[in-house]
Amino acid sequence: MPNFAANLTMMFTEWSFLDRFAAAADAGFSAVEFLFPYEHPPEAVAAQLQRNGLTQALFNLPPGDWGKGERGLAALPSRFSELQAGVETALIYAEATGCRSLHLMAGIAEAGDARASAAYREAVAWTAERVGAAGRTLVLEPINRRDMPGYFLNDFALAEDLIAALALPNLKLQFDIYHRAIMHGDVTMALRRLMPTIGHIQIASVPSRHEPDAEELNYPFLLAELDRLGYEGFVGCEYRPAGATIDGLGWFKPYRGISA
Ligand SMILES: O=C(O)[C@@H](O)C(=O)CO
Ligand SMILES: [Mg+2]
Repeated sequence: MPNFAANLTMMFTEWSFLDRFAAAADAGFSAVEFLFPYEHPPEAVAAQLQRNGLTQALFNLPPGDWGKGERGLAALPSRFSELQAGVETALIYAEATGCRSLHLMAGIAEAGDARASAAYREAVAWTAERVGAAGRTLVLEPINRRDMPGYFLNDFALAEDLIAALALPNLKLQFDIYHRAIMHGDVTMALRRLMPTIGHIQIASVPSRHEPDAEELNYPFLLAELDRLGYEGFVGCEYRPAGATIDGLGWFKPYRGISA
């Protein structure tokens, strides 16, 4: 059975951030993920996890100034020292929360730009080694440019090639099925081919990014396929509920209480 993680950036937003942990646990989740914890002290986040018996599956390294439209620093050559400082901050949160996987966002840059490509490769290698020394996995997530215009890592092949070229044991792919379907389709075959390099998976309906029980994709089939492929990582529920979060959890009922 998949190990689902409620995404607290998108789900349970009827509650304040720190109250979303209890809401997710009450709904039957045993793990959570979110984009960023940095507005809250690490101890406050850790206390919510502990109080509610939750595992922290994933969060993102600091992305630069999100409010000003920044979406990561890795492909921005002039921001490398800021990225390095952000990694140290993230590791403090990872230690406090016991989180094993961190997502490094690439940033807004042209995929064909040689300087951006070189900066990205260097930043990924440095960050993977740094978080690896702290016992953590680094994941890279291709993101579709309809949701994130101008995003550097907008193609699965780019991520696959870099992960293969660097060949670092703790550098993995974050396979967001929603982005994959929008960018390339062929979801099942990609899961089968890429399974050895996948470190984290996320789900949502396509194209609306709602609950995974409507629209284009057959999630009962895809989730069973993850079991058939022996996937043991987390499946992040990174969707915006179509209505109230709790009202949309019908899809989760068959899994509730049996996902580890
Ligand atoms: O898919 C997404 O958007 C997220 O997983 C993320 O990390 C950046 O927004
Ligand atoms: Mg995602």
